[in-house]
This record gives sequence, structure tokens and C-alpha cells, in this order.
Amino acid sequence: MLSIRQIHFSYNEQKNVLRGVSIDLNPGEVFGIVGASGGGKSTLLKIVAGLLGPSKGSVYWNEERVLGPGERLIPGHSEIQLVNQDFNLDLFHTVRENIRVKILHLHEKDRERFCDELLDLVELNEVAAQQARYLSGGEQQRLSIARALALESEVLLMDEPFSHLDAHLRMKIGAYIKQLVEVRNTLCILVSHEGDEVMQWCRKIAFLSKGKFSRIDTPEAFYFNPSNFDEGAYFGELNELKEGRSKNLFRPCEYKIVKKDGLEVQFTDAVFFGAYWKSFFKTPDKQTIVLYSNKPLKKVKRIELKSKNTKA
Ligand SMILES: Nc1ncnc2c1ncn2[C@@H]1O[C@H](COP(=O)(O)OP(=O)(O)OP(=O)(O)O)[C@@H](O)[C@H]1O
Repeated sequence: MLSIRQIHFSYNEQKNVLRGVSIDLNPGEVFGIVGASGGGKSTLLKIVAGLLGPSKGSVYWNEERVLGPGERLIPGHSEIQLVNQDFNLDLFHTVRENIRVKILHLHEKDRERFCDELLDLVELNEVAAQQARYLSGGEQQRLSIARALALESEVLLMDEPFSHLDAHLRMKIGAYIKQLVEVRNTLCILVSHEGDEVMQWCRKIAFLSKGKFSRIDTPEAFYFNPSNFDEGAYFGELNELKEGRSKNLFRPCEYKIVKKDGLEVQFTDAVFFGAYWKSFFKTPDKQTIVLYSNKPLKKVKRIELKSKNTKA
């Protein structure tokens, strides 16, 4: 179990970045962490990896404390690996050597086989003999993911691991990691700005706000029952309809077209997004709402909201 206990941290005296972050995570899943930019997500992963020492609190992997930079020559825990934007590649070594050096725990024959599997996964076979310094940004990111996977550590911390990758590679590598974590019963923590990416791969997600986890919940609960607009908007488009002193939060799919009663709406525009259309409407008091459908909703005059997510 990964046990993060009451972590406090500040880079300087003006601001406490983390103010008591705690959670226990069991292996066998990909766990997501989301939250506002600058909220401390990367800082927390660096503390879990041992690259930063917390001002208060501790991190344990299977009851063994993770040692920080002031406590150990090579800080961290041998079973915890971090993939972040500092790709940490051996720039003057080839792509294949960069991966192979991380698979020293396997026999020679298995080493080459595993190296080929990872090159296939991140689609770097064609540049395997090239020095890492000549790779593009996206290729370097793929190589850093392959290196982290090569180590076969029990805990994989991934900070925006797919930021430079196209949709096909995000899907392929994400699916590989999810399966790996389940089959090997390891743990992956995924930090991402992309709410849909986190929902896709994680069974549980924590929302980091004001230096603490304000909510730990399932993707479905975050999506359909957000605590507030900011939290909900993180996971996808969200309508906020003000009615008197309360606000109704509903997703663009949470509606029914009706002939009478319901909410009066006036169609203003529609935009094609491939799998669906977005139709824009104004309410009588000039609030804008957006609805998704498989064709433009030009003739719609009234809708009934299916969401009951009203906030005071
Ligand atoms: N080395 C540093 N020295 C001083 N302040 C820092 C340092 N690194 C980060 N910070 C500050 O700490 C806060 C948290 O940064 P962090 O990178 O952990 O946030 P984040 O949630 O990962 O943000 P983002 O989602 O934008 O990547 C920010 O206000 C940032 O400016």
C-alpha cells in the first residue's frame, strides 16, 4: 500500500502549496489526481518520488518510508518511478540503449524481447539506433515512458505523461498501462490536465484544491454530480443555469426535448464535432446553454433538464 500521510510543503514562506494531503492507495489500479493549475499536483508527485522532502508528514510504500533528498544519496524508493516533463534521457545514447539500461534485472534474451515490446508500444522502432538527443519532443516523451515501464517498478507516478502525444498513442499507451497495473498488481498515479483522460483510465480520482484533497470519488460521480462549477468544468463541458439564488449544473447530454412546460430556449447556433453536434441556445433571461445531439437542434423550443444537480 502507498500511504501518503499528512503532507505539508512550501517552496518559500509566502505560500503553503500542500497543507495536509493524506491518502492510502492499494495496488491494482490507476489513480487520478486533478486540480487547478499551480495547485501542487507535480509537487506532490515529486514528494512521493522522494525528489522533494515534505516540511511535515511522510510517504510510505509497504510500510517503508520514502527518503527525501536530505536523507539519502539517491533519494526516493527503488520501487517508485516518476515520469514527468524532465525526460531525464541519456541524450548521447541510442534509443535502444536508453531502454536497455533500465532492464538490467532481466536475462539477456528476455531483455531484448522486452526492449522490442516497449519500442513497439511507443512506436520508436524506426529510430531505435538514433541518439536520443536527435528525437523530437514527443519522441523524447515516448522514450521516457518506455524507460519508466522498463524498470517494472511497483509504483509508477505519471505527471502529464501524454502531453506531447497524439490521440492514437495516448489511447494505446494508456490502455497498456491500465492492463499492466491490473495484471502485475502494481499502482499508477496519473496527473493530467485532461479530465476525460483521467476519467478514462482511473477508477478513483482525487481533486486537489487549496493544498488538500477536497474530494476523492469515481469518475461518474465527478462528472454527473460536481460539487461546484470549477470542479465539474474540469471533467468536460458543463452548463450553469442561474435560477434565483440557486444554480443548476447540468451536462450538455442531460436534457429531454419537450413540447410544453420545461425550460424555454431559443436556438442560436450549431457546430459539428464529428461524433456529435453542439447546439447553442439562449434562455429568456439571456443565459447561454449548450446541448449535444446527433444533429443540430434548430427546431427545439423547450427542454426538460434531467440533472438534479442544484447548488445554493
Ligand atoms: N521550484 C519552485 N520554486 C518555487 N515555487 C515553485 C517551484 N515549483 C513550483 N512552485 C510553485 O508551487 C505551486 C505548485 O506548483 P506545481 O507545479 O506543483 O502545481 P501543479 O498543480 O502541478 O500545476 P500545473 O497543473 O500547472 O502543472 C505553484 O504556485 C508554483 O508556482
